[in-house]
Amino acid sequence: MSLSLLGSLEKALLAGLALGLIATIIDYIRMLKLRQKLPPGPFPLPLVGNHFQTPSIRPWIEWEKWTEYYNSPMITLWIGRHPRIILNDAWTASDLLEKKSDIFSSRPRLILMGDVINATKTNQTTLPYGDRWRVHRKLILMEVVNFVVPGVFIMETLPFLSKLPSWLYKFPSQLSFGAACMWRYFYLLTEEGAKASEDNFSKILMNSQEKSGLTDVEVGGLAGNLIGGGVDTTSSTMISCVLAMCAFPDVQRKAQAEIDSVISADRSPTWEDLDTKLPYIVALVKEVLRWRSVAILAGIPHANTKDVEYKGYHFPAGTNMIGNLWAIHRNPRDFPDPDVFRPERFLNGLERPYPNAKGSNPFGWGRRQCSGQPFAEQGLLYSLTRLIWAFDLKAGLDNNQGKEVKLDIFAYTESENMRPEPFKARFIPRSEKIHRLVMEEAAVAREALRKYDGETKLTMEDASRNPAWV
Ligand code: HEM
Repeated sequence: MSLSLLGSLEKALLAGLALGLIATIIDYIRMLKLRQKLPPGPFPLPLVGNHFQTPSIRPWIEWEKWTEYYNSPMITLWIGRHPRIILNDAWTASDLLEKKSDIFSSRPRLILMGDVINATKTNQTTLPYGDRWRVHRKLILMEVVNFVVPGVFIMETLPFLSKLPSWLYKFPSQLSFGAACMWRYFYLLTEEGAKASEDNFSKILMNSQEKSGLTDVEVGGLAGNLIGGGVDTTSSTMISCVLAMCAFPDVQRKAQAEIDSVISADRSPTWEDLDTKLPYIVALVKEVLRWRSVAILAGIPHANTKDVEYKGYHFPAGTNMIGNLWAIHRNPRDFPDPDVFRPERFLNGLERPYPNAKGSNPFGWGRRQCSGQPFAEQGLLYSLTRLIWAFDLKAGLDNNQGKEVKLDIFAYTESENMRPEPFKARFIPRSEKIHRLVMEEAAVAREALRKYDGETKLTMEDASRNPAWV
C-alpha cells in the first residue's frame, strides 16, 4: 500500500472518530438537558446511561432503596440514551397510569422483547395503543419474559447492536429466528387445536384470523400469551400462597375455621360458597397477590402517547414507565409490616387509604391492565380455597432429625415473573373423610377431562422448517 493511501485512510479514520465524538457530545448534552426535567436518579454516562449502576439481579430491590435515597416516589434510570421512569409509589403510579390512562396506555419501544423477536407490531402485550391492540385485547391475553427488565441486556442499552450483521454479532439473529420458530409452533398448535371436536379457544382464534385479518405471527402470539401470561403467573401465586400458609400458620387456621363454619364436613367448597360467604378467604387471596406479586415489575412498561407535565417534571411522549410492585406493595405507609402476611388488610374494606378500591395493583393499571385478571382471580380463589379446605399445609421435615425446616419468605427466583425457590412443604389431609372426598372428586375430574387427552405430534423442528416471519 502506498504511503499516500495510508495517509488518506488515517485521515478518514480520524475524521470519522471526530464526527462520532462530536455526535456523542451533542447527544450527551441533550441527555443532561432532559435530565433536568425528569425525576432524580443516578448520574448517567454518555451512550450507556446507568447500565452499569443497576444490578442485573432483582433490580427492583435496589430501586426501592433509591426512592429513599433520592427522597422521591419516582426515579429516573437511563438505559443507554433513553430514560426509564421507575414508579415506586402507588399514588404516583395511579396519578399517571390510571388517572391519565387515555395517555399512558401505550408501550415504549422495546428492543429485545419487541423489535428483535418481531413482537412490536404483532403481540398484544407489546403493541402500541391503538386499533390493532384493541383487536388483540378483544381476543384476550400475555407473555411476560425477563427481556423486559431494564439494565440486564446490553442490547436495550445500545439498540444499534440489534442491527449489526450476524457475522459480527449473532445473538439478535438467533433470537429473531428462535422467535419466528416459536410463533410458527404456536400457530401450528392453534391450527391443530381448531380441528378438535369440542369448542375451544383455537377455533375462535382461527375464525378471527379471517375476520380480523390477523397474521400467522399474531395468531401464534395470542395463543402463546395464554401460556406465557396465564400459567406461570397463576401457578407462582399459588406456590407463594403455600409458602405463606406454612410460614404464617395462624392465618391458615383462621382461614380453615371460616371454611369449616360455612361448609359441612361431607362436601367440598363450591362456587356458591365463594361468592359471599368466605370474606376472610377472599381477603387472603388479595393478600397473596400483594405480599409476593408475581409480575414484580407489573408486566410490561407503559408509555405516554403525548408529552405530559406532572409535578414539575416533563415526560416527553414515548417515555418508558415501569411500576415497581416490589416497592409499591411493600410501602409501610400503605401496608404496615409489609412482609407479614395479614389478610386483615383487605377485610371489611381497606385498612389504609389506597388509590383504588381494590387496595393493590398486582394486575397493573388503566386500560392496559391484565386482560386475564377476572380469570386469574376466580381461578386462584377457587383453587386456594379448596387447597386450604383439604390440607394442613406445613413446612417439610429435614432429612436427619425429622424437624421442620426453616422457611425463608424472601427466597425468590431472579425472574421478573418471580416465584419462591423450591422449598419443602407437607400437604396433610385434614381428615380421613376429606382425604376420601378429594380422591373421589379427582377420579370424577379425571374422567371429565379424558376427552382432552392426547398429545400433539408437532415439534419445534416442524416449526423451524417454516418460521413465521412478520
Ligand atoms: C396471578 C395471575 C396474573 C397476574 C398477577 C397478572 C399480571 C399482569 C400484569 C401486571 C400485566 C401488565 C399490566 C399493565 O401493563 O399495566 C398483565 C398483562 C396481561 N396479562 Fe396478566 N396476569 C395474570 C394472569 C393472566 C392470565 C391468566 C392471562 C390470560 C388468560 C393474562 C393475560 C395478560 C395479557 C394478555 C396482558 C397484556 C395486556 C395488554 O397489554 O393489553 N394474565 N398481567
